This record gives sequence, C-alpha cells and structure tokens, in this order.
Amino acid sequence: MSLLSLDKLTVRRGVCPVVDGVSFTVQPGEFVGLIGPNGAGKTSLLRGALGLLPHEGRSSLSALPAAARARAAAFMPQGREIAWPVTVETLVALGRSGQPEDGTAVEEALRRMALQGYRGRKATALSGGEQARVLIARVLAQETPLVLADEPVAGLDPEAQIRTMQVFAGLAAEGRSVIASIHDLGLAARHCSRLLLLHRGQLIADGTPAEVLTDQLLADAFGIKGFHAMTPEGPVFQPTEVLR
Ligand SMILES: Nc1ncnc2c1ncn2[C@@H]1O[C@H](COP(=O)(O)OP(=O)(O)OP(=O)(O)O)[C@@H](O)[C@H]1O
Repeated sequence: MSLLSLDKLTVRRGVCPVVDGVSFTVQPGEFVGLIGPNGAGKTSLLRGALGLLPHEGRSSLSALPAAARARAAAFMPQGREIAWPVTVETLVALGRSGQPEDGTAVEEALRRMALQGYRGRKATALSGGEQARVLIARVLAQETPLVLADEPVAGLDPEAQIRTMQVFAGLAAEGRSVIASIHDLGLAARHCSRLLLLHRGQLIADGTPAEVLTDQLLADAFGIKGFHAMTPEGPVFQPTEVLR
C-alpha cells in the first residue's frame, strides 16, 4: 500500500498555480529527493500534500483526519525557529505528543542524530545547525511510516549532512519512506533512491538519480551543467557550470 498518493495536486498562491497538476505515488522503502530551482514549488507541494495549504486535486494525506494524518506522516518545515527554551530531550520528546510515551523512540532519535551529548542543553542556546539536527530528531521520534522534510540538510556541516542523508536512507531500508526537498544535487544523487524534479510548479521528471540528473534536464530546469562519475562508493555528481 502506498504511503502518499497525489493526483493532479494544484496549489495556488494568488491566482497563479505554483504547484500545477502534480501526480505521483510513494511506496514504502523509498527515499525521495524533491529537487528544483528556487521558487519551483517544493515547499508548496509538501505543504499542499499535508493539507497545510488549500489545494485542488487529491492528496491521500490531506484527505485523512488530523489524528490519523499525524500517525501517518511527520513534517519538518523549512522554518527552524525554536520558540521555547526547553531542553533538547524535551523538544525531541514533543515528537511523541499524542502517542504513548516511549523513551526508546526519543533515545533512538537522539542517537541517530548524534545528539546524546546535547540532551540537557537548552534548545534555544544551540547553533542553527545544531537546532536543525534537534528538529530532525523530533521528526524521527514520531516514528511515522512517512517523513516529509523541507530542506532538512540546509545549513548543516558536511558530517551532519551525510549523517542525515544516511539516516533517511536507513529509514527507507527499514520499509519507511522519506520525501525531502534538497538543493544539494550531489547529496541527492548519492543517497536518494528516487528524484522528483519540479520546474515552475510542474513535475518534469521522476526517476532514479541517473534518469533525472541528465544534461538536458539540468540545463532545462537549473540552467547548469554537471560532472557525473560512478565510484566504488556510489554515484558522484557535482554541478560545474552555469549555462545561461
Ligand atoms: N506566501 C506567498 N504568497 C505568494 N506567493 C508565494 C508565497 N509563498 C511562495 N510563493 C511563491 O510560490 C512559488 C513557489 O514557492 P515555494 O516556496 O513553494 O518554492 P520552493 O521550490 O520551495 O523554493 P525555494 O527553493 O526557494 O525554497 C514561488 O514563485 C513563490 O514566489
């Protein structure tokens, strides 16, 4: 059974569609990278799919009652503001709200994001990247079948970026699924099992990283050229040149 199904999802900001008739289905075990230039509609797509923005078309998630939706999917928004000076452990445990208390889930989330040493620190007194890791851990503590994350690795150092991508790939290997918007095409090529390429609100490519990061699609959507290589450790992709 699919974890998310969108059928002609359209989100308007004002009169213009910023997500324009997007359809796709996500199955258990997928790590989906949502890519596209600034303003392509990635955030609007994620928020529309969750029912946080008015939309036309159908999203299997937004169709659910709120409580069932919270059990089905966890969401990490783009905004990273942490308002309350609670400890890291308390903030991560908030991911369990409405679910039975489960110290193991919180502990596991702290471990996955290498935050055990931060558990007693005030979340508001952490750096931007550290706060982002705490917010990812809160999403992990929810233990939902699906995670939606809006630019989760933005602002993280290279170790935390790779760790986060590996954590998401690990969730997919366990049969859960992740959809993450991401600007770093190298990380997306290396860790995602599938990429969705949005351009001006439309889904213009959907496939493996090799199928999506083609010269033509990179030129059309991003106006760039890139370097590809297959190494024993996995695929490598590096944007190299602006074409326009
Ligand atoms: N509150 C708003 N009111 C009007 N237009 C908006 C609003 N928020 C976003 N938009 C427009 O909707 C379009 C899609 O924006 P969205 O934030 O979904 O793009 P994105 O792909 O997530 O971009 P980025 O990579 O820059 O985060 C853009 O053209 C943007 O200018």
